[in-house]
Formats: sequence, structure tokens, C-alpha cells
Amino acid sequence: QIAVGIQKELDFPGWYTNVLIKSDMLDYYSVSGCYILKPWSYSIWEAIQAWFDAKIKEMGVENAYFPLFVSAKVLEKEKDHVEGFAPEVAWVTRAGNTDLEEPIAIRPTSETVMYPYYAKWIQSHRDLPFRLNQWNSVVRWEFKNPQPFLRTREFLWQEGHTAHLTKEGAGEEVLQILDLYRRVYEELLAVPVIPGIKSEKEKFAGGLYTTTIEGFIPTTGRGIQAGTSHCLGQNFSKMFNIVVEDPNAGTGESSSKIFVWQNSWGLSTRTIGVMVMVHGDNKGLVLPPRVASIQVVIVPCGVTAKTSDELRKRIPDECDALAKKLKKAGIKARADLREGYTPGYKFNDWELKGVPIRLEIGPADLDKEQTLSVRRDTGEKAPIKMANVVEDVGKLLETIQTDMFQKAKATYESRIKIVYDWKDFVPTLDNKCVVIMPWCEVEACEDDIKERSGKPALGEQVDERAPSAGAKSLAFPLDQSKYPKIEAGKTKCPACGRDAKRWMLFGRSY
Ligand SMILES: O=C1CCCN[C@@H]1CCCn1cnc2ccccc2c1=O
Repeated sequence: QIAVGIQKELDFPGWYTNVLIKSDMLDYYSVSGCYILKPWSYSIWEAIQAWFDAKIKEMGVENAYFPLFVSAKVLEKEKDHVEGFAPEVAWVTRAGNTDLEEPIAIRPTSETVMYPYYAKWIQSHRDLPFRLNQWNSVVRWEFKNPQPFLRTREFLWQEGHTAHLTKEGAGEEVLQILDLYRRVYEELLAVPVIPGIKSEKEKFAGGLYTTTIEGFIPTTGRGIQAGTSHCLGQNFSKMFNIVVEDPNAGTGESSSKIFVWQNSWGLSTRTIGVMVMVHGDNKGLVLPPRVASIQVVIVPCGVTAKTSDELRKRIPDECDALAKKLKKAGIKARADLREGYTPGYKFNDWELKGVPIRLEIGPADLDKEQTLSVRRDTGEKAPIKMANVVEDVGKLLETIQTDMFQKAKATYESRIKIVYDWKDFVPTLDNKCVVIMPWCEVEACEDDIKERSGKPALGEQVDERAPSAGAKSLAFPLDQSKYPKIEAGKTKCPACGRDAKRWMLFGRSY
């Protein structure tokens, strides 16, 4: 039985991995925490890559490739950058029967790999802005329960690393990239995200500030960090001595050096996991047309033992001709002419794989010169005149893309609850919602909120590898105007009573 067989609302983790396997997106691998990305999911990553790569190239970013390995000396160049992450670093200690003199780390991220060379290559302010990106994979040997796409020991991503003359120049790019990330989710994956700024506690410790796009998984009511764009300030340029002459210094003055202002930004194959979780249903994947490698599948119907020889040939031929016609118009269509499978079996199969539109052609459709369209997202059926099929299918794909986004956006917005009183905080989380509240921005309060909202039931065994129950701060939404004005000195933080400063999203998260 090829249907998913596990209900999304009843066993979400089971549903998730089942859908990924049965839709042929991935296969398990012999090393724990690692998965094989099969064409059905890899083609989604390729669609994301193609779109994002073109956009950053328009900005003047160039792709490069740096080595996978980084020496301990270089990786640990700056303690506070790595200390919190050290347990996740994977090391090569042996080649064949020979132990290595020095253990060599596999990159968990490439700041320390790249920046010694930024120091060498960036000499003058004319070299700025300096912008390189890598499409690569990184390794983080996490011990928390792995989840395909969301938390894996190796994952594919892009990591952009740029250098600027001024803080403002860097800051402008941080937000430009963050908006590209938002568009990858909202325009390609039909997944709504909230752009914002991380708290001091949640930001990348090695940087100056972290901007983020926060996604939401309705089934669990958990937030998920969907992409990050950091301003590193001058922290790394001071560590690695990446300096340029001050262009404004008069000639002859003592050479005044400027430490460059840097950014680093990353988006990973986590994008695919979020898309599956947000859109999938109990029949399997639901793919947004913009990233579907097959947008339309055409299935011959009504061919039975009693069907005339003429029709038995004509119906598949019509399906094939229609597929060719749609492909010629740039629509990714496939005729499923497999022998020995019933139409019903094929319907199930393509629904499992999340193909946005199914077109059926049977004897009655031929008579009426039409095809019957079936939407994967809503199941809605509608006949389409063959005379207009290219235009109508094209429009239907756009409609599906928009409807999927609007539906997910409405769900997300319905799960964001304003909280003014602490008594409402935990019940809101327990209702699978996230909290938006006027917050004091005091880190001790943040710790207290996590503690007070995650208390395990009395005597309950806490498994630190289980997803946390405590609420974290997710982001200060960039758009604060959506929420009531915070009266300085009047509006109080619901958790601690101090003066509130900005609206902050809190939620349980991945
Ligand atoms: O997010 C991004 C975006 C892409 C470039 N890197 C930044 C910051 C990465 C933060 N990070 C994350 N895990 C790590 C794991 C081990 C060692 C170091 C790190 C580490 O620096």
C-alpha cells in the first residue's frame, strides 16, 4: 500500500520520515545522522540554488571553493567563536594506518578557513566590497536526535562571506540577503517566514548581530530558524587582521588602517524539510509548482479490456502529445504511460510525490475535447478545454502557488498570539502557538522564561536529546509596526515586570 499510512496529526515524526521515504526524496544511510538526497529532493535544492545563485551574482558576489579541512590551530583561532560549538567538530586523526601528526577538523562552517586568505587578498579599500560565496557541505557532529533535512550531521548549504569598508555598507547587505532568503521561502517554497533580529543570547556569538527568518511548523506549534544573515562587525577582521588603508586619511599621515566590516550568511537544505512539514498532508508531499521537477502528470484513463483497439492506442497517444505540448510551453509535464498499473495506482503514486496537477484523459474527455484537471493541494477537479490547455494549466499552476502560500500564511498568523500577562504564556505554547510579547530584552529574563515555560511535569525524566519544551526567544520582528505601540516606561514585560522595549517572538522551536 503506497499511501503514507501514518497520520500527520497523530505521529508527526513518523509521518515525516515516512513521507520522505515513500515519495522517494531520500534514503537512509549507514552513518547515523546522514541521509542520501535522491533526485526528487535534490531537484528542489537545485531550484533553490539556481534562483539564489542568480540573485547574489547580480549583487556582485562570486562563487569560490575552499578546502574541506581546517587545522586545529586555525579553527581555534578565537576561543569564544568556537568554544560553544567545539563538541560538534568532527576531526580526521588517521590516514590508512598512519596517525596524523596534528588532527585536522572537517569544516563546520568556513570563517576560519577563509579569513586568513581574506587578510592576504584584501589590501586596499578598492578591493571592497569583497564578496565570496561557497556552495558546499559542512559537518556538525550533533548528538541531538537527527531529523532529515532539519538536523543532519552533514548538510548542503551556501555560505556567503563578505567584507565592507563601513558598518553601514555591511548592514545594508545583511538585510538584502535576508530578504532574498525570505523570497526563497515565500516565493519558491510558498512558506511564510518572519524576518527579524536575534537576541544577544540567541545570536551567533562570534558576530555583532544576527538577522534571521523564522518559520513555523503548525503541526507541532514550533518555530524554526529558516535562514541567518549575520553582521560580524570587526570581530573576525581584528582576529585575522583584515585591514585596508583609510581612504579618507590625508597623504603622509601615519597610515591609518581600517579593520573591514564583515558579514556571513547561510541557507541550507533545511529549506526542504520546512517545505515538506508545512505543506505535506496524509496523502504525502504537496510540492509548490515553483520547485516541482514535475508540475503536471498526465494519466490515461478508462482503458479497459472492453476498450476498442483504436482507443487503447489513441488515449496514451493523446496523453503523450499533451505532455509534449505543455513541455514546449515550458511547463514540466510527464505522461505516465506505464503498462500494468491502474489509473488509481498512478493517482496514488503521484499524490504521494506531491505533483501539483494531475490531468486525466479518458474516452469521454476525448469526445468533449477536454482533459480533467485535479489539484494536489485542494483536490479540486475541473475540466480544461484542450484548445486552451497550455494557458489554463499555466494559470492553474500560478493559482496553486499563490493559494499554498496564502493558506500557510493565514495559518501562521492565526498561531501568533499577543501576550500581555504571564499566565497566558505557557497555555499559548501548549496550544501550539507562538507568543509575541513586549519584552525587556534582559538576558536573565530570557533564561527565566525558558526555565518557567519548559518545566517538565513533576518527576518527568528529561532527555536532553529530546526537542526542548522551554520557549526560546525567536526574533525581534523587523516590522514592529504590526503590533500595538510600546509606551516607554509604561508597557511592562509580562515575564518580569521591567519596562518593555520591543516586541519579541517567543516559542518552542527546533
Ligand atoms: O551561520 C552562519 C552562516 C554561514 C556562515 N557561518 C555562520 C555562523 C556559523 C556559526 N557556527 C555554527 N556552528 C559551528 C559548529 C562548530 C564550529 C563553529 C560553528 C559556528 O561558527
